[in-house]
Amino acid sequence: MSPPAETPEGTAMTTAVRLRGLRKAFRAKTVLDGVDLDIPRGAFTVLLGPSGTGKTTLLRILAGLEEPDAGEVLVPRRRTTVYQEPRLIPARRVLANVTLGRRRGPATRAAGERALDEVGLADKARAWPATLSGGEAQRVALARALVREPELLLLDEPFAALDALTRLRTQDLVAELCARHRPAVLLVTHDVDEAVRLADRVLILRGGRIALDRELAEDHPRHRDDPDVLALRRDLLAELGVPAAH
Ligand SMILES: Nc1ncnc2c1ncn2[C@@H]1O[C@H](COP(=O)(O)OP(=O)(O)OP(=O)(O)O)[C@@H](O)[C@H]1O
Repeated sequence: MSPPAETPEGTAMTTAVRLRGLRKAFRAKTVLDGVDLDIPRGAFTVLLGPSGTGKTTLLRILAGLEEPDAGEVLVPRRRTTVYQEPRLIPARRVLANVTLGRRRGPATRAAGERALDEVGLADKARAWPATLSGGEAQRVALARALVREPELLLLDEPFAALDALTRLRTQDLVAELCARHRPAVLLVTHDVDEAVRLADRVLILRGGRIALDRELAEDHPRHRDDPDVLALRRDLLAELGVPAAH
């Protein structure tokens, strides 16, 4: 499988991701049918869409795990994914999980400790994954992503398995970390409230294409009872085919 083309580093280029005419079919089923998309550096973009519309397929193409049938894909070299499940290695301590695959040494160790500190888990460096709560394990997965200093952070429903309170706290943490580190973010979710809370921009994927593309005001996380947020929420639910009463 050939990897996607990479955005040149250290240039003034403001685009992190560029997709043109992206197509992907599985046997007779066309999933992506000519997706065009630019994601600027530092933008927090949320991708919504009904189940089975190809959101994960799009993310996997950006990660380089799936090859498109046609189209142009340009992504930064430093990109990493956080999934719904933390995917930690049980036989490695927390710090070793964070620095997994990095060259060993004091600089890597310090970077790992810094990342753990940023997610509020400095005291868990020597803990085993099995001793962590679900929310803590997901914060370790975030630290592992951060330590790679990604220019593109791909988030595949990273809050979906968390309880309601932990989900809100982890969303706030991700918003704060992304505001500080400024990667381009593509977050895939089913949750409209999560989208309006976190996004600079919301996309809906439907019928193999970007069916809706809306930019939001700068300030986030946002309050769900703000009139602009309520209006956007209504529009998104309507576009997703959910009746107005929800
Ligand atoms: N490797 C594969 N082989 C065959 N079909 C696949 C493969 N990967 C995905 N598909 C199909 O492509 C379609 C899109 O799948 P994808 O997982 O990208 O959707 P999604 O929007 O992320 O769905 P969900 O919201 O339910 O996670 C589905 O019909 C799925 O069954």
